Amino acid sequence: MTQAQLAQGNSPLLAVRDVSVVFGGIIALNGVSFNMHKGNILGLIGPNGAGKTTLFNCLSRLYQPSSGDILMEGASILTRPAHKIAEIGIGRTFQNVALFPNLSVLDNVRVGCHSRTSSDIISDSLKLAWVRRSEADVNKKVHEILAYLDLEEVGHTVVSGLPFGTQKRVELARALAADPKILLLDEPAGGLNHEEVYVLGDLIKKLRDERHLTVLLVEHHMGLVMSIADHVVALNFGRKLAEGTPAQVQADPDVIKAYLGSKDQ
Ligand SMILES: Nc1ncnc2c1ncn2[C@@H]1O[C@H](COP(=O)(O)OP(=O)(O)OP(=O)(O)O)[C@@H](O)[C@H]1O
Repeated sequence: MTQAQLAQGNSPLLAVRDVSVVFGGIIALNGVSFNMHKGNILGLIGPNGAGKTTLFNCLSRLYQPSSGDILMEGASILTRPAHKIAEIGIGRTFQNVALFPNLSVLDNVRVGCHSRTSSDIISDSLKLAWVRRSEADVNKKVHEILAYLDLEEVGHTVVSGLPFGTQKRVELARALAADPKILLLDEPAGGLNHEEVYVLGDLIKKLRDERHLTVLLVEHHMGLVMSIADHVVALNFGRKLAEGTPAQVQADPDVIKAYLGSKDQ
C-alpha cells in the first residue's frame, strides 16, 4: 500500500465495480472491477481489442455499462451525463486531441474553466461585479496553468498552427483548468517522439506529486506506463487479466502470454 493510500484509510477515490459492456453480441467488458486510490497513477493496459477504450468511455460517461457500477467517492457516476462529469472532478484528454482549432491556446484553456464558473447570460451581459471578479479569477488561473505547462509563449497562438505535441499539452492544460480530482488520459503518448514521451512522463508524475492528482492512463507505450504507474490493471478480451505494481504485472505469465501469444501459436 502506498503512503497516499495509508493516509486516506484505503477507501478508493474511484471504484469500478463488476462493469460489463455488451455491444450487440460482442462482450467488450466482462465483470471488470478495480479501485483507483487518491494520488496514484493507474496504468490501464491490454492488447488491441482488450476493452481499454470501452472502459475509458464508461469512466468519461460516453458509454453506459450494461451492468455494474462506477463510484466516485462512494457515489455512482452512472446517472451523470458526459458533459457534467467535470463538475464532480473528472477531467479527460482525447487520443487525437479535441481542441477548438481556430481559437488561441488561452481561449481553449478558458473553456476548461467554464465547468467551474457559474455565470448566466443576464449577469454576463450586465457585467455584474461578481462576473468581473470571476473573469479575473479565470484569467489568473489560465495564466498559472499555462506557466505550469510551459505554454505561456504560445498563449495567443491559434491552436491549429502548433505542433501535435504542443497541442496535446494544451489539451492537458484545458483539462487542468476544470480542477479535476481524477485525470483520464487516453493514449497521451500517441504520435509523440521519444523525447516528448520522456517529458510527458515527467509531467504526469509532477501532476501527481505537486498537484496531488489521481491519473488513469490508457496507453500502448509500455515503457511510459511501467516507468510512471503506481498500479497497473491489465485487460484481455474484456476481462481483468492481472493487476498490481508494474513489476508484478510485467512478470505475470498471463500478461506475457496475452502480449506475446502462447507457445503453441
Ligand atoms: N461501438 C462499438 N460497437 C461494437 N463493438 C465495439 C464498439 N466499441 C468497441 N467494440 C468492440 O469491443 C471490444 C473492445 O474494444 P476496445 O476498443 O474497448 O478495445 P481497446 O483495448 O481499446 O483496443 P485498442 O487498443 O485497439 O484501442 C473489441 O472487440 C471491439 O471490436
